[in-house]
Amino acid sequence: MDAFQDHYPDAVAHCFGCGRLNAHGHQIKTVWNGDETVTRFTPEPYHTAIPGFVYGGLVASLIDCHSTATAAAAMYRQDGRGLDTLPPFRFVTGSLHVDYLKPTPIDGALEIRGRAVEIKGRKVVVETELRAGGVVTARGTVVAVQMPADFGAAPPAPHR
Ligand SMILES: CCCCCCCCCCCC(=O)SCCNC(=O)CCNC(=O)[C@H](O)C(C)(C)COP(=O)(O)OP(=O)(O)OC[C@H]1O[C@@H](n2cnc3c(N)ncnc32)[C@H](O)[C@@H]1OP(=O)(O)O
Repeated sequence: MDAFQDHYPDAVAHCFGCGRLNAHGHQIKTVWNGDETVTRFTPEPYHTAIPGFVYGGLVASLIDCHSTATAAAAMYRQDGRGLDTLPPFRFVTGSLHVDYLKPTPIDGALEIRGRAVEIKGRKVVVETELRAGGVVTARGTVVAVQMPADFGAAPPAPHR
């Protein structure tokens, strides 16, 4: 089954967490499972915080990009549209809150599950859990906001 991220237009497929065109990124893949969305990701040894356990920034990053993908998919589903139909729904993170409930073991696949709990205008609130070995080790809430047309339109000033 195609993942949500497989349908991101090239112009927004460079994200470190979810862009399929970012060779150095996580390239997460998210799909529907009923009313929930699911991402599976296997950490590498270099994702270590304390030996044996996953770096919290990775956990946050997985929750973040899983949730923005969930927001887009939920909007397409609400509109009864396919993921590859135009215009695309593009979401960025307005707010990311993560509770680290237990250390996350690094050996083995992580499962991230989320659901859109509120859709209002350009905003989608997504609640997400991350499990290792079936145990919830982190829980997140993301406020995802539809990307404004001028997001990123102004190029940064060159370094001097
Ligand atoms: C298919 C292709 C996919 C392609 C997608 C590929 C991209 C993947 C992105 C991965 C995730 C990232 O890392 S994204 C990069 C990190 N994020 C960013 O850089 C975003 C920087 N921030 C911004 O540009 C802006 O602040 C925005 C866009 C988030 C919001 O500004 P805005 O557009 O003016 O929106 P605004 O009218 O103020 O708010 C709209 C609604 O959202 C709520 N809201 C806004 N910000 C927040 C906030 N921080 N916390 C709570 N709620 C908030 C408001 O209360 C309001 O709700 P109500 O009053 O209507 O209820």
